[in-house]
Amino acid sequence: MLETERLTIRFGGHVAVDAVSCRFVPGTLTAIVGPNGAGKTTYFNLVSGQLKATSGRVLLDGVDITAEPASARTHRGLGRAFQLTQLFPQLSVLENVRLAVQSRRREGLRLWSVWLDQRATLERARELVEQVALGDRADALAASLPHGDQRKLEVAMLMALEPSVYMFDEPTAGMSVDDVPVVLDLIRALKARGDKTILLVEHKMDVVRELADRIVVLHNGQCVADGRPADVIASAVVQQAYLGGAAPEATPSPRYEEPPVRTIPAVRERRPHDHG
Ligand SMILES: Nc1ncnc2c1ncn2[C@@H]1O[C@H](COP(=O)(O)OP(=O)(O)OP(=O)(O)O)[C@@H](O)[C@H]1O
Repeated sequence: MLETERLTIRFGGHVAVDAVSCRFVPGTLTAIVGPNGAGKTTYFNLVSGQLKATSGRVLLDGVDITAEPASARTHRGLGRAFQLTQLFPQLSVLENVRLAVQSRRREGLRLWSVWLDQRATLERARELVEQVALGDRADALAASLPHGDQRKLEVAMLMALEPSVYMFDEPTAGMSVDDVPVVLDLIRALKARGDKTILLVEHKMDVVRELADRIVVLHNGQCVADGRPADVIASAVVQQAYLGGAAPEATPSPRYEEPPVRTIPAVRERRPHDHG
């Protein structure tokens, strides 16, 4: 279980993520949606450890990991899709994935077990490269791949780490129509396993509708709705956040006060004195 408690970050006077409290349980895919600048990527950065919270906590299986660096969180099973900058551009697709598999496995000290381990590592890397439909490019340099293939490589490397929590930030952005189904199928397959906690930042609402078990809506850094997809999409708060650009007024409609959609009643336009 991944949890954030009143997670907050300020950049100067701007509160980019504002006291966001959410729980993400295994076997559930949660889509995090919201207009541009809502704080989705910043929230991801706080959860994965790329940014340090101003206040609030991040808990993984009950352990407070707020002070831990990103690498320690990865070690604990928090997996965020590799950024392009983390790929080795001058290594091949297969070599990149092999390194990711290797970082997950422990090699024995005896030569025999090292050899066996390397063989298993390479087999697993090949399997992952096939799964993301890069089999015919296994020997191509990562740097030479078109954008869509690089993103598929990122997903293969993430899967190589076998995390318990998968964090995807717009995984199909910039992909060709042929590549999109490959990545969505992989996410579907992860979801079908039923034991992974999956967080997905996604702008494409058709993808969200199909994949999400739950939707969290961020607006101006605040969590303004959290619940079942049909209820959240139908709620006034979402309609306003997406269509109006302005946050809804303080009094929420009775519809979204009822469970299972949780909304934050104090959602309103920010004023300068709100955050010091
Ligand atoms: N390092 C930073 N310094 C100052 N402001 C920042 C920084 N990072 C993000 N912000 C601001 O925080 C807010 C939230 O940005 P963020 O990128 O998290 O939004 P988003 O919901 O992911 O948007 P998009 O959908 O466009 O990717 C924005 O106003 C952004 O300008």
